[in-house]
Amino acid sequence: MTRIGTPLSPTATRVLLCGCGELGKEVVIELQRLGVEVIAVDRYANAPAMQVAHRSHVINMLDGVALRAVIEAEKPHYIVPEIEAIATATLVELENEGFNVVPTARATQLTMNREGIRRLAAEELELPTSPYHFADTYEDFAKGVADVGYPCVVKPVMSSSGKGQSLLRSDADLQKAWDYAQEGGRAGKGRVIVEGFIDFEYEITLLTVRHVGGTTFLAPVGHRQEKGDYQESWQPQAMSPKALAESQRVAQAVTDALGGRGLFGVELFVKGDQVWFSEVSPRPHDTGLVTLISQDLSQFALHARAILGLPIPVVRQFGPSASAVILPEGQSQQTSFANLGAALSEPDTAIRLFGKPEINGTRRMGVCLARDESVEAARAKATRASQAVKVEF
Ligand SMILES: Nc1ncnc2c1ncn2[C@@H]1O[C@H](COP(=O)(O)OP(=O)(O)OP(=O)(O)O)[C@@H](O)[C@H]1O
Ligand SMILES: NCC(=O)N[C@@H]1O[C@H](COP(=O)([O-])[O-])[C@@H](O)[C@H]1O
Ligand SMILES: [Mg+2]
Repeated sequence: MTRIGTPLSPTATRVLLCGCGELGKEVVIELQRLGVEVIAVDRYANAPAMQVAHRSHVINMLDGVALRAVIEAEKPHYIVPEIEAIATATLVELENEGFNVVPTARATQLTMNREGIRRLAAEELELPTSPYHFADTYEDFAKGVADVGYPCVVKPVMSSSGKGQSLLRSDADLQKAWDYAQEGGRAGKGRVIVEGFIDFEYEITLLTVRHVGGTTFLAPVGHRQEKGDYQESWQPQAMSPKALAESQRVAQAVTDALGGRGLFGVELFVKGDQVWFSEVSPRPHDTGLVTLISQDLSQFALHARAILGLPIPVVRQFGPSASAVILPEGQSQQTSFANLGAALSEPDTAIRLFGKPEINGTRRMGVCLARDESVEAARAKATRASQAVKVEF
């Protein structure tokens, strides 16, 4: 039975969020609506989710000692990871000591490293994936590329949002791809995965919620990526009944194996009726930002409900919807966003500005959302809105 107390009092229900980007910010807003006390933790001050939490701490979350110190001091009822780069071995220890890690400490450990989740999916669960090879040295990497064949994709085993990822078409790309993967890993140099390129027709994120009443699949989210980073997403993605059933089978198998309660983003490649598992986030997914306009309960509201053990009897779809990122390039600590009137001039549009305190290069700073009669019309509208926003540095 779920009971929620008064924030900042001895009865408070406390959630500690590890990672405070745009996805965490929306999770915090949903938790705040339910009267939960939220403590936000990330590596830099004034991160988006910190701006809406009760209080925050700035630590290196890959430092297990620092992470444990914050958690022992705050004694949260739920620890909610928002990014992969966390000292997950410490989360495993804390879970063994009685803390509740969302969805489970093992899920965060397996998905922090591409090797963990890939071996689970392909070797234990025997789900279809691209062919793959892990390598620690340039020589072994070159051998892996030769085994997998061209074209192929290389990624650091610990990275996200396409950092360190390249597509290789011939031997001429080997050195550059290796060097970039060594720079792009979030935990420094190290192991890479070489994956055979899947010539998919489209790719989806199957948002899947494990909650007190069972597992619910949301309508498939289609998306377009550039250099491994999401540019736009839409819902629903049209799929053949067979491809949808196979996608749900794969998502059920992976989320059951990871366990716990919460929302998962299961990334799948689709061609005809064929489906390949790519990876999974045991937390809300960037492409799922579209659910802020497409559903009565967004992926963030669903995550909050699932974590707290609240029921999810139904999720209502509002119709074809899309999201388009605001992804400027520049350098500033006082970015401003102009021409918002034009961006929001069309009916059924919305915007989220994340409030990130700094930009240094290319960074996702916001997202535009739209609904329309068809997915095509919603995509075009969201993109028009995002292009109308003028970013000033
Ligand atoms: N084996 C592959 N074959 C074809 N395309 C691929 C392959 N691997 C990755 N991609 C493309 O690159 C995108 C990003 O890959 P992936 O999801 O593994 O990276 P990531 O860094 O974990 O990104 P994120 O953290 O945003 O999910 C995929 O969504 C897909 O468009
Ligand atoms: N694909 C993963 C993803 O979208 N994660 C989201 O981006 C933030 C980091 O943004 P930053 O790199 O701009 O700090 C993360 O905190 C999370 O919200
Ligand atoms: Mg991905």
